[in-house]
Amino acid sequence: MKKEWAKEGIQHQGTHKPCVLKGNWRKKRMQLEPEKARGGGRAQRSARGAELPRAHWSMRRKDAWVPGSRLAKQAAHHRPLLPGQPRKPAGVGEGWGGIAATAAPALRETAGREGGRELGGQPPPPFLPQWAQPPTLTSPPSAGARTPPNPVAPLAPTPRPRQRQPPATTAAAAWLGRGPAPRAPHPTEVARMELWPGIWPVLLLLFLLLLFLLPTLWFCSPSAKYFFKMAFYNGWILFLAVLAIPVCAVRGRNVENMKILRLMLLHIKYLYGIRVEVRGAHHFPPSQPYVVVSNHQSSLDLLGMMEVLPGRCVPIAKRELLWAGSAGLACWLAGVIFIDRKRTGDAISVMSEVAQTLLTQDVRVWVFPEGTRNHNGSMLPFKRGAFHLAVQAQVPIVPIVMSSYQDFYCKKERRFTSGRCQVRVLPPVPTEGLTPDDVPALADRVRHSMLTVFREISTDGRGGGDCLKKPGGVGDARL
Ligand SMILES: CCCCCCCCCCCCCC(=O)SCCNC(=O)CCNC(=O)[C@H](O)C(C)(C)COP(=O)(O)OP(=O)(O)OC[C@H]1O[C@@H](n2cnc3c(N)ncnc32)[C@H](O)[C@@H]1OP(=O)(O)O
Ligand SMILES: CCCCCCCC/C=C\CCCCCCCC(=O)OC[C@@H](O)COP(=O)(O)O
Repeated sequence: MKKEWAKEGIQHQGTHKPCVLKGNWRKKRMQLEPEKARGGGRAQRSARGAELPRAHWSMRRKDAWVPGSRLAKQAAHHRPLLPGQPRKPAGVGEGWGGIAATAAPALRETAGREGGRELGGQPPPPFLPQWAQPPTLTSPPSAGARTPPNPVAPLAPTPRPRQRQPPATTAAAAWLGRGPAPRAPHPTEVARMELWPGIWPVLLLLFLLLLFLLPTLWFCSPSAKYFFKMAFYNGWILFLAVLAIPVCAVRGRNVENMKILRLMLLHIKYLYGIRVEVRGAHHFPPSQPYVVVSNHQSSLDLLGMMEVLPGRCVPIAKRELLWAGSAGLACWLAGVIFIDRKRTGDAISVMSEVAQTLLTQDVRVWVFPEGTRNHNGSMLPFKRGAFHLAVQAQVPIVPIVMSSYQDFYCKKERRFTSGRCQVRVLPPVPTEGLTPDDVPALADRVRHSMLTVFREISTDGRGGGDCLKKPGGVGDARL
């Protein structure tokens, strides 16, 4: 502010904070004396060069602001001149109106000359120090305003009721007291206002419409039912994740948090009427690290997975899941390992790090070796990362097979009903003594055993639905 004043050739008079000497002001003023003697005193001299009276150094004193007081008159006398402002005896045109009246011609001229091109012909707001800017020409400055009180305010003859000024288009217009007159609403606007019933009736109508439409769609269209169920599944997981996050955050990123997620997800099978049957759980090695590999049909795998998830076991997931809102954050807090499938080198190095962690921190890892979801009722060729991992760490592989969902779920047909699913834990496959060269054979062997079981458990019971009869169904799965 001070710099801008200096640019404009305006010297402030000590009416602003920077000039107020706090504390021992006599001593501070004495320190300023030599500068004043050289004639370079900035704060001590008014625009006219006259030494300022003591009142200027103590403008915080309340009496200095009393209109008409001696100090106020002294301050008015030393009011700086604005460019083009004629000299005028103090007392004439005092107060905001007085200042505006004396400075207005010069400022209007400056505004018209310099600001016309910037504001499209409108005079720009003239630069005025804060004390010289009249808030409005019609209303006196409010008592609660943050601008300093005017030292030259006239003795208010009759307090006028406060009037609300219409918003001015430019600061210059506001300063000149020529704000635009309040605009009368156009007749079309009035008509629109009368027709528009308000937002709440419209929302209520929409709500009632939904209330009628959703059950109709639910009962009449299996496809709509499928979409509702899937939407609810994802939404519910996102919601549960929101609840899980603060609980998990207490421990920070920790594999033990996976237990919390597991407990929170266990009930979902009841919501969907899916009976999950677990067999072979005794095959889990009791207390040692291992790598779990399982088939991957859909995001519904989460239900079977949570049913058998061993302690200190974390899944390896695609990196994109990290950005799935609250679910991503919950996964991160539970120690889920994220890999970038587009960068093989990075994914492999992450897997190698995991091999170390398995041993040092006694954790288990759950991998979907197909690398993506597979809806065709078979199993894709296995990627080898999980097997390299097990061989590097020399830990067993525990294959888990989830039976086909096709008797209750088929994405192609948009079918999602209640049903049952079997989760079979197969005996662990040891990897001691194996080398990276043995990985392809190991992966094939494990896949073969899993596919055999998959066919076995998917075709028994109710025998599957329509999807199974299509090419690529369980019956066509190649060993
Ligand atoms: C409440 C809230 C709850 C939220 C939910 C919580 C639960 C969340 C559940 C989330 C569930 C989420 C579920 C999901 O997100 S599933 C999707 C993500 N998971 C996976 O992709 C895992 C399976 N993929 C692999 O294992 C791949 O192999 C990787 C990803 C590693 C590389 O794949 P990529 O396709 O890029 O390459 P490639 O497989 O052709 O391999 C290339 C070459 O590299 C060799 N190689 C590979 N690995 C290693 C190694 N370690 N050391 C040494 N060498 C290695 C390999 O033998 C091959 O060489 P060669 O054999 O051809 O000579
Ligand atoms: C603010 C961002 C909001 C994002 C909303 C994202 C909606 C996601 C909602 C819920 C997340 C549910 C987490 C379920 C975890 C299931 C993991 C899963 O099945 O991932 C698929 C992956 O294996 C293979 O992916 P692709 O088949 O290759 O594709």
